[in-house]
Amino acid sequence: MRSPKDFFRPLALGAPQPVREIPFRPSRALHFFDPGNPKMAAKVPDLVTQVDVLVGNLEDAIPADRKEVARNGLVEIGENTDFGDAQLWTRMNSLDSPWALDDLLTLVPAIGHKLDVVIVPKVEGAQDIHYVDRLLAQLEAKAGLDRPILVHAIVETATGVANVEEIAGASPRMQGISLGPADLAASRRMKTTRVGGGHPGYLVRTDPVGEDITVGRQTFQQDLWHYTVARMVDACAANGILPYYGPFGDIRDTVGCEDQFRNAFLLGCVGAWSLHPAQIKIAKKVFSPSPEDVAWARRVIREMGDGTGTVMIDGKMQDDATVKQCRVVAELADQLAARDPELAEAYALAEKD
Ligand SMILES: CC(C)(COP(=O)(O)OP(=O)(O)OC[C@H]1O[C@@H](n2cnc3c(N)ncnc32)[C@H](O)[C@@H]1OP(=O)(O)O)[C@@H](O)C(=O)NCCC(=O)NCCSC(=O)C[C@H](O)C(=O)O
Ligand SMILES: [Mg+2]
Repeated sequence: MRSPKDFFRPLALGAPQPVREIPFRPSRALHFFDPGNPKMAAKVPDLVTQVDVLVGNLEDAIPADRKEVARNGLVEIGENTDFGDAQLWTRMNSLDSPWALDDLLTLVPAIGHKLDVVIVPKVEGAQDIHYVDRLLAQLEAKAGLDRPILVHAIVETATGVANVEEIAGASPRMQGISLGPADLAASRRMKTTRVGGGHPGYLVRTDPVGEDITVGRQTFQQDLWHYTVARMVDACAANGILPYYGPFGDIRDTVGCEDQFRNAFLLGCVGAWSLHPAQIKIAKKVFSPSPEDVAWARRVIREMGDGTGTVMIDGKMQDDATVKQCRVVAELADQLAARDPELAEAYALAEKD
């Protein structure tokens, strides 16, 4: 661990100054695409107007014999696309793979000035972040970049979950953490065989109502990811970085996807991955507070004045702690509305009702 005095020093001579605070930029949908797939690449100019973040995926889902095509495709897209307000991220290959080094050695010199964040998969501890941190600093210095590329970790092994706090605080570059439920399930020897979402077998059942234990008992499916998401959210909040739910693999089940995303939103996550264009609007909807909630939050803030004491609004007690929760919602709404005119209008309309 670096001493607190050295934490914000560049890790290579000539590398840009590390950031002291992670800028909040809307990142409701982290949209994954294969930059070497011509059909997906052709959709990029349209996608930049729809998503907050485009993630050029180089890791899982890209076959071994197409890794270079994907990497070169991302360079081409980075060079030739005007991203406007959208961000360009990449998910590099895992650090133990034969492709990871070439991913960074190629991308940083070529499109480092366009790349906002590098997602590092299968992060197991602070040592993985430290490795990427130093290498990025060296490459940024060599490329003459004037701002640091940030780092996002995927927590998707049991060891990664056990070390999530140290990962979150490993570097000033740490922008956020995503849950990787599919790899995590495998690492934990879970028996789920799917990419995120729930499982009908993971449930609780009400008590028996009579002699026959098989009748009259309701079951309620439980959230397999609650514990991990909650740990990840706490680790991120404690370190001033942002938590994300990861992928929901059943593209057809837009309803289940919305529920899973909403659980994450309510627990503190700021976004989720979209794997297919159909999931973009789900993520944008879920990770934007509803106009009704925003109107309520603004009302509580207004009526609480200096924020101290208590007031009753519609029979509900408000105090310091509720006004702080309402500020979270209202500030998020302001930040999203600044980038999304439709949302700004919906929030303004709800205020008038
Ligand atoms: C899931 C898919 C393989 C489905 O693709 P496809 O069968 O082609 O779907 P459609 O026919 O419905 O597609 C309609 C058109 O849309 C284009 N398309 C599809 N997906 C995308 C996309 N993500 N971005 C841009 N464009 C997309 C298709 O090409 C069709 O185009 P056209 O024919 O011209 O109309 C596919 O969606 C896909 O590969 N998605 C990404 C998958 C991915 O990135 N997976 C990795 C992330 S999840 C993970 O890694 C697990 C995690 O790490 C963990 O451990 O939990
Ligand atoms: Mg994974």
